[in-house]
Amino acid sequence: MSNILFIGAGRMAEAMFSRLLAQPKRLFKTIYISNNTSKTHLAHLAERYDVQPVTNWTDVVDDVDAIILATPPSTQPEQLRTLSPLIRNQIIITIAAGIGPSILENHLPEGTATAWIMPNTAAEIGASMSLYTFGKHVNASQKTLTENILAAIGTYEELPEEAIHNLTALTGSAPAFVYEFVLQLENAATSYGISPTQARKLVVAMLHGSASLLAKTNDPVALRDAVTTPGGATAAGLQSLADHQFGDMLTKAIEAVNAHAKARKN
Ligand SMILES: NC(=O)C1=CN([C@@H]2O[C@H](COP(=O)(O)OP(=O)(O)OC[C@H]3O[C@@H](n4cnc5c(N)ncnc54)[C@H](OP(=O)(O)O)[C@@H]3O)[C@@H](O)[C@H]2O)C=CC1
Ligand SMILES: O=C(O)[C@@H]1CCC=N1
Repeated sequence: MSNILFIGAGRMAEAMFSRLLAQPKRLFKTIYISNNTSKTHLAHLAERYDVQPVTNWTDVVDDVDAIILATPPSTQPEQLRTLSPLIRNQIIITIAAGIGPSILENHLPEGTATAWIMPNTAAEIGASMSLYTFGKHVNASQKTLTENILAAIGTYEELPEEAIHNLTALTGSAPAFVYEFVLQLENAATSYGISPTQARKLVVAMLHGSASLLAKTNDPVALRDAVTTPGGATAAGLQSLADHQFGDMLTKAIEAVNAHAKARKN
């Protein structure tokens, strides 16, 4: 069985390794985790999960088959420099916004196996919609290992590197847009005098019902139209959203994420 190393043990790494550990059939013998400064946080994670914290990740590189870079994108070139002389036949997988396999390959010895996974935080419950792509030098068992990780954390779609740059906003960041949408609806609800707890219950249950119906029918147009009674009240609300450029706002938000992520390319 393979061993795996997470460099970076923050929110996204925890969402991923907690799910890897929750699989009925064990995927990895040892999951090593490491971070930059916070040894207390590593110790806390090791108490909570069956992971092996390491102070110097360079000590275990030789013992692992896959290395997941779950650190801020700006720090990854430095980690790749440190990794380069230590690589034998491990696959190097980044989850960083803006860092595809071609960037990894530029920083690593010729022939190194690389992959890019763009997950989201629903990985924690096995419901991430993850995008992924491989570099040029990945063998069949490394592909299987990567796809086992993807399957453990949710649904996955293989796309070209450039598409993942463009869609990072949609699958990686847009969950934050959804939660912001929830908070704004809650603000509207409490402005009519109900408690924050009641507002939370209303909005979360409405969203859950809507998402479940969407998962069942896969037809957002029909579902929107079914709510919109001809000549009724919902149409006025949709018109107000259109008048305030709701579609443009989302497009601009997606473009802003992608511009920021791409600016980190190096
Ligand atoms: N959060 C999300 O929804 C998603 C995040 N990502 C990507 O995941 C990566 C991590 O994001 P996220 O989990 O949100 O960030 P966090 O801030 O929660 O975690 C970052 C982790 O990286 C560690 N770290 C920072 N610098 C170094 C370094 N030089 N060497 C080793 N470890 C280091 C931090 O350690 P310490 O705490 O000790 O500083 C921390 O454990 C990013 O590249 C992001 O683009 C991708 C998809 C979704
Ligand atoms: O905010 C970020 O940069 C990362 C990338 C996708 C989600 N979170």
